[in-house]
Amino acid sequence: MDQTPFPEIPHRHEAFADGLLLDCGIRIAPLAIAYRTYGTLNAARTNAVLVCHALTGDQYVAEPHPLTGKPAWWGTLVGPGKPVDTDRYFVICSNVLGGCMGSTGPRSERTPGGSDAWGIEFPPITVQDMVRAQKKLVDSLQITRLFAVVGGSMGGMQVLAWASMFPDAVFAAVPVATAPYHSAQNIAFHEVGRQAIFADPDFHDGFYASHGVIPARGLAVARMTAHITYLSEAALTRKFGRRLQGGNAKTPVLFGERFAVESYLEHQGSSFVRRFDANSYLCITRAMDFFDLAADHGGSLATAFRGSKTRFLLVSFSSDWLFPTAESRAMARALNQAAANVSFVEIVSDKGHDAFLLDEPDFHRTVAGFLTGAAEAAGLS
Ligand SMILES: CC(=O)SCCNC(=O)CCNC(=O)[C@H](O)C(C)(C)COP(=O)(O)OP(=O)(O)OC[C@H]1O[C@@H](n2cnc3c(N)ncnc32)[C@H](O)[C@@H]1OP(=O)(O)O
Ligand SMILES: N[C@@H](CCO)C(=O)O
Repeated sequence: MDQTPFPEIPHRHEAFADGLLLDCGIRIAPLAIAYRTYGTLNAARTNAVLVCHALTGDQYVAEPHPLTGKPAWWGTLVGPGKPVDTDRYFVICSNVLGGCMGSTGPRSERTPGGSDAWGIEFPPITVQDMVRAQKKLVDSLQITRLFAVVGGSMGGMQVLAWASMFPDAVFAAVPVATAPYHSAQNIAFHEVGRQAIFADPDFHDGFYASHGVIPARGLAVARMTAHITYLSEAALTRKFGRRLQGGNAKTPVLFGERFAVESYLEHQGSSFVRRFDANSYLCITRAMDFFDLAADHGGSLATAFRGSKTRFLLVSFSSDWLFPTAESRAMARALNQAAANVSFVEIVSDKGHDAFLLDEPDFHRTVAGFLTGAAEAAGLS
């Protein structure tokens, strides 16, 4: 597997010399937040929609990925005439703190102008730290209230954190395929991925950059494991069943003749290492694992949203076993207890967790309808 780190490319970013005080007590400075915008900010600065990306996403929500050339990761949802309509809304999407697409993270220089990157010594971060970094960006754009914050999976965790931390700055919130905490099962899968990275001899205790290599095999195995959790049994059966890759040989073999699903996972793993950094993967999976909104509010999720005027649309997918519908339902109950304005929709789909990234017309109609109603309530023409 290729041991070459993926190239650094210039990303549009905002720099904050004063940095950010992290939940762990460390101030990281300067802070860079790489971002993209789509559409036009209206004169009153009231039509901004912040899109928060998931674990391995990035700011290129509505345009091709600059490294891989693959289509926009949420091009089905965000764009001209799409549910998050860039003809109507000013869409902002930033790479998360800890990421590897231009925002401050393990690949960033430890000191300005230095040649030494943070690497494995990048401080531990939380989802709330990611949100505080985004808030600095939103403030710098002179936007006092976002019309909406939208995101799936870890993006949905950020949406919940936004609504809880900055309720007056969020008119509408759309957390999708997410939960207010990371479950034991999800932490377990993340840990398997991290152990695969640690076990790679090219990991070098996290200092792989100074050895001129990357822990490609470990990172690929981490992605292969994670990718299984993003799909469903039905989706894998439909795509591959027991089909063999490149032939119909009946003789059992240890190596060589392989099932199509194995080849598929191999492809998902090897393409991932060409766009993602292993230390970022460790850092961000850890942030997700520590996310627990109720625990941060004395054990009560309702307390996290008490008094909120934000309009919520919670969306889950029926075959998502990573962030099951039950967790969204519990969240809806807590929001109701807080007397918040909440709608909840379960989309019937057999495509698993990553259904939120796919062409799911019912999901798209739901988001479009909700945003249109919210826009009327917000007085957006
Ligand atoms: C919210 C965010 O921030 S998301 C940003 C991160 N992005 C992602 O996680 C997207 C990556 N995830 C995926 O691609 C997920 O598979 C999905 C579920 C979203 C996409 O699903 P689908 O569109 O159904 O694509 P599918 O899962 O079939 O994968 C297609 C790929 O597998 C490859 N493939 C299919 N069958 C095989 C096989 N037998 N052997 C090898 N490769 C195969 C295809 O060639 C294609 O490769 P490409 O993506 O390099 O073009
Ligand atoms: N497949 C998406 C969602 C995972 O939750 C990603 O890699 O970010």
